[in-house]
Amino acid sequence: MVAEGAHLPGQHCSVSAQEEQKEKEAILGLDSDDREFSDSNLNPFERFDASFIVPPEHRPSRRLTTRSSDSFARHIPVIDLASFAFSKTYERESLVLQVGRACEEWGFFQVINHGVPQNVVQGLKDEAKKFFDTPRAMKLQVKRTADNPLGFNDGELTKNVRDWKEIYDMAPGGSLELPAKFDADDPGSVIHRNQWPSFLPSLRRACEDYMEAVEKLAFTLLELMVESLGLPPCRTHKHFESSRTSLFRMNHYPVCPAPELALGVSRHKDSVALTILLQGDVEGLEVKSKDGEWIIVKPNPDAFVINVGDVMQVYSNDKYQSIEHRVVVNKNVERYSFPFFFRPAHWVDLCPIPELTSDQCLPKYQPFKWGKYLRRRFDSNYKDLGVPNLQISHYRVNV
Ligand SMILES: O=C(O)CCC(=O)C(=O)O
Ligand SMILES: [Fe+2]
Repeated sequence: MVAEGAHLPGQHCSVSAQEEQKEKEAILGLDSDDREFSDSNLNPFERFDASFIVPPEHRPSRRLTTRSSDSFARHIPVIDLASFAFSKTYERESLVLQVGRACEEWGFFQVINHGVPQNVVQGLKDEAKKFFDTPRAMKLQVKRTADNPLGFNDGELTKNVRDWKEIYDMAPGGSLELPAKFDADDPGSVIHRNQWPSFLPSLRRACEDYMEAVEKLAFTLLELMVESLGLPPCRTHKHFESSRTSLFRMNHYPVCPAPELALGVSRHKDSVALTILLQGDVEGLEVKSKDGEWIIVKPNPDAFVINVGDVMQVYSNDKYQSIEHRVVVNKNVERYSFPFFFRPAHWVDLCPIPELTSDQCLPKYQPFKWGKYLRRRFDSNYKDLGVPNLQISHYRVNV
């Protein structure tokens, strides 16, 4: 089975790999000494490096996105969650309908009056800026490693190309339990713990307050989505009760000297039930529309951007789709964003929810162990495994 849409540097015949590398170096005017730069301890964003260049067919095109951005901004549904708190039956029903329609038609929507306090949001933004403004040598004290996917990283790959971003990953609740290995017959699991920087003690409190508030919102949204599929709102709760594999990420996209060649995050779908994204006020997030055009999601400072992820796609047996998106960078202004990736426990056998399937509507996925899938995804973010990234389409059955 073949994963969808993946770029395969390093896996193909060496002649084309060399040609591709030469083409990248020619674009940049690099010589072989320059190539050593990305391995050094210097800030990788001080000078553009060939490892950031995305294949020509996936480079951003401002012309297309600008043309459509206004119409898309108008159409991404904005859902007001204020009525959720009052829980009058007709208000809840209306909310559930709106969420269902947004998930089915867009896979993306925004929520306002979401209940996450403004001071918690501001506290997070302030601390994140302080963290990323710290010299790289200090940030490396909390570096993510091949053994611990939590912490600081400025070498993340998406679709095997290096992202123009630095990140800091942490688990709500303090730790993340994952299978030790991808191999199906290896039963071991491993617990990864958050790393906190001693040089910025105030960061921890700001992040923990934020994660606590946003996780509550995640449960609310999960309930609304599940109810919108015609199921009891708590139908999937046991998958999220404990050992959730959720992750909170702080993204910093520095200004980029060649935004037409690189991406902050290459095209991807989120391996989550749902993502809650705080976008800040600098645009950059682009969503692939149904007609294949990349269109920008205009920032709304009062809203969170919500998207359906792979888990919801499988639960719903494809009724709700995980939508491809990416992040463009720019020459003038740095950008921050804060996705909260809400995910089930690693031991969950993920499959379409049985009540949604029947003889007329057969399950479109075979069951698979969620944690094993995630283990492989984490590993491929960290290094080029030389194979296409694993996607949920791998588990699709022909119906
Ligand atoms: O920065 C953004 O707006 C989105 C980031 C994103 O899609 C991700 O980290 O998965
Ligand atoms: Fe994403």
